[in-house]
Amino acid sequence: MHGIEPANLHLERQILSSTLSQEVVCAPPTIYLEHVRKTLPSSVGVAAQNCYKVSKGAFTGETSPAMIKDVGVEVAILGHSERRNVFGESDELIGAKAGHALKAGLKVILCIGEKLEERESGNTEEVVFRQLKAITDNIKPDQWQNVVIAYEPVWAIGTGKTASPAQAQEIHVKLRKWLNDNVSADVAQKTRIIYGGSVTADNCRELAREGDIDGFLVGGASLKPDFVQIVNARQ
Ligand SMILES: O=C(CO)COP(=O)(O)O
Repeated sequence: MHGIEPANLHLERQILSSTLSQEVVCAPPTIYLEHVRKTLPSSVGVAAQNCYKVSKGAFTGETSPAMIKDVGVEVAILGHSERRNVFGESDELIGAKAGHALKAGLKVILCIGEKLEERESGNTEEVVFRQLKAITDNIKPDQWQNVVIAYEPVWAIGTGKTASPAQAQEIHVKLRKWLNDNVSADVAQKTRIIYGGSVTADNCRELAREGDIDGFLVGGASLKPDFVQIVNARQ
């Protein structure tokens, strides 16, 4: 539930006055989606932080992909670690949400990542492959162009502990190999795998140098003027 803070006014001016070299997508809380879509130029994408798995029905409090599209928004983040770990969303539910969002015409940023105890007990691969499988089972071959995978180790989100570039690259390579072996070589090669978890202006360049890190999912640092440096990490 990241808020919109005063620092963002400064950020907005910087982003709007610079020529964007990368795709930038802003994901405000649901209640601000329409305002943000109307305020930002079309060169900046807007994403919902979550959406539900069906188009209509008695699901008080939920937002369907159709409603998100109604306000001109074209992307949804699904499976964020807080959805999984605070709100108890299962792999199965996240897979169903991904399948429905894609069918409804949204692009999706699908988050996966292990908890600290899972990493420490040597289960990182098992966890992220299981999460990835639950998602990929719901994606049709022609929908992959609308999918971005976000690897976000839970222990690195909002903690100030970033995965080292080598740690992140190692998992990204494994995820790509999994896609190669279980989906297709084409999907493995073309799907963007972005990294999230305490990305800052200080560590973004080093992370961006890794060959399999195709972008970032940024929380705290996106609320600061430094965010512009993260957008330009590859330059
Ligand atoms: O996933 C994230 C935000 O939702 C990452 O957050 P931080 O960049 O603050 O670690």
